[in-house]
Amino acid sequence: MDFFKYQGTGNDFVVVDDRNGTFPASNQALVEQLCHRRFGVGADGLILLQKDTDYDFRMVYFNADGAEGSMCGNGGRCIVRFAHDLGVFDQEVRFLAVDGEHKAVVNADSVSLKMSPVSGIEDRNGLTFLNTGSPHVVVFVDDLESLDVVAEGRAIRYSDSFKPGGTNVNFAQVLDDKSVFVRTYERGVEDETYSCGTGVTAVALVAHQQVKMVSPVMIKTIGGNLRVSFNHLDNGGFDDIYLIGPAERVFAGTITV
Ligand SMILES: N[C@H](CCC[C@H](N)C(=O)O)C(=O)O
Repeated sequence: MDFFKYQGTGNDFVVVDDRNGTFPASNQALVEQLCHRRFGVGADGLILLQKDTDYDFRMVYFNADGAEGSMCGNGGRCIVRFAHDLGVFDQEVRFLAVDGEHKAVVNADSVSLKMSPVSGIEDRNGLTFLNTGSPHVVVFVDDLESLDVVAEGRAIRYSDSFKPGGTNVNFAQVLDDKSVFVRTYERGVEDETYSCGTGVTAVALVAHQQVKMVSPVMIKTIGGNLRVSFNHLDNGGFDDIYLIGPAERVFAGTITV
């Protein structure tokens, strides 16, 4: 089976053209093995590009643990770049993911992905929580460099407030009046990743609400820079949310299964 490796700000994915629908998607052990960094290709997740009758394509996303995940923002940008590389569309595309319709625009060095509208930001037992296609907690800290993201993130991810599904956990430090540094503990990878697209989207919206940052918010992650623009609605929700940044092919190969 042919596969490709893509990365978006260091969030990396095994990507498969499954337009013929033959990938064994219910084989969780296979997906987990392909994502394993010692026994497999190595990735934070695996994405299938499938056919859809009403859209240009359909995105099916699995976390590194092999289970189908909720929406993945960086993965969305990568699958858009992949579809563009395959010649599925020219510049603008409309596709279906687990959280519904997405539109995207491709440029030479960036992919702009329209995210699902967000209904609001809630306080859950003292923690700021919102769903940007995936569930996210956002915690602002003063010294992100030295924070133990895995230990602190894991404690929140498995805490009673977020059972049974759990949550992704983002730690953010304000850098100046328009930029934030973000580190994320990702559910389903069960580790810190270099960047999380739905996570930095969540941070930008919370930064607007809590720190009065205006759109677009510039985000620094370990794997590079992203930009999030949005429109704040009177009812506390957000729409016209765009996640913008690089997404590129790293290599192509063949898996023997
Ligand atoms: N890395 C992804 C998030 C994956 C979400 C996953 N960890 C889950 O909660 O199922 C992103 O760029 O948005």
